[in-house]
Amino acid sequence: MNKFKGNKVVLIGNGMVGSSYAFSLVNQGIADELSIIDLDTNKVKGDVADLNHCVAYSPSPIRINAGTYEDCKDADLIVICAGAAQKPGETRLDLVAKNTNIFKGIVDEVMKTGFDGIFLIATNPVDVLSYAVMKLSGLPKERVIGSGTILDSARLQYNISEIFNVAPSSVDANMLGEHGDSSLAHWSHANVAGKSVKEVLDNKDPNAAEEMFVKTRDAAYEIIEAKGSTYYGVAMGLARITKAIFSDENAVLTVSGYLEGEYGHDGVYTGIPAVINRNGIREIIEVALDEDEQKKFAHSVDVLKGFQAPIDEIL
Ligand SMILES: NC(=O)C1=CN([C@@H]2O[C@H](COP(=O)(O)OP(=O)(O)OC[C@H]3O[C@@H](n4cnc5c(N)ncnc54)[C@H](O)[C@@H]3O)[C@@H](O)[C@H]2O)C=CC1
Ligand SMILES: CC(=O)C(=O)O
Repeated sequence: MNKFKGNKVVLIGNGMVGSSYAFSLVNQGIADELSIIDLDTNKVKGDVADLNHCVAYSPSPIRINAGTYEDCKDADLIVICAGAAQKPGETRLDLVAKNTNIFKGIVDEVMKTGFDGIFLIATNPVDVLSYAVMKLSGLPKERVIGSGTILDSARLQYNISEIFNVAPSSVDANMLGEHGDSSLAHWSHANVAGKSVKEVLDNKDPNAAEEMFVKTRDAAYEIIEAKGSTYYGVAMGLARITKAIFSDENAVLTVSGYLEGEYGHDGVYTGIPAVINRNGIREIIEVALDEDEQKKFAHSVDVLKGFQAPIDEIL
């Protein structure tokens, strides 16, 4: 039986990230209907045909079509990957104004249809744009989720797994804060089967933890330099969040959620661990941060608030 029956996704933005996400959905048998919207309707047409040719080998049936905004009306989940991506040398925060303006048009079209489901945002700067979508849509905060640091956490888990020679899925470690330059590694919590990652790294070399953090934080720049953009990692992260929503999993994932007092901060979207289920973000989990982590988290929140302020003017 397909336990995802009745779960419809509308994907807006079918570029490198969006189309990689669409492939992940089909490949993993998540969702039973997928409508794809993009300004480049020819690329959508081609991808829809190509993806439909995967369905014979997908774990469960899925209907895929070239969509219009009318498809949002009865959608359960709208995933936005539309907008400009970073060019070599650009930071994620350089994209604020460009992508906020694109989002104004998109969210307006979606909400006109009467859409009443969950938004999942990937476009950068993802924390700031998640805030914009909450404001533009008027939907409750738990139904606007940013991919946040889900990708950064996967990168950290991979880097740790290489040192410990264990599967990345066996590493319990998160990146928190901005999906971007002010992110932080939650070292005081990071462990493999209860063994502190930080202690193991410190015993190897006092600089090892900092070096691993920098490698994790700057991974996107290296990939963009090498091949122009990053897409597979975030696509898998988005698929993981989609699965947690559609299977009502109550899975703990690091996403971008709206803080209202949690961690002592207010009025900002940022990367934190949260429980994800059919209703979106069931709750934000407040994990203990040591003094240094609290300072870094507060700095990241300040950076994000600085970029949220102009958004209020654009909206
Ligand atoms: N959150 C994360 O972890 C990550 C986020 N990203 C971000 O995802 C976004 C997309 O990146 P890519 O797919 O590489 O870019 P891309 O340039 O390949 O695709 C963007 C797509 O958006 C479409 N688009 C633009 N305006 C639109 C509109 N008004 N309506 C519908 N479609 C529209 C374009 O036609 C294009 O197909 C970027 O902002 C990038 O920075 C990328 C990697 C990781
Ligand atoms: C581009 C981007 O946000 C990333 O790969 O982390």
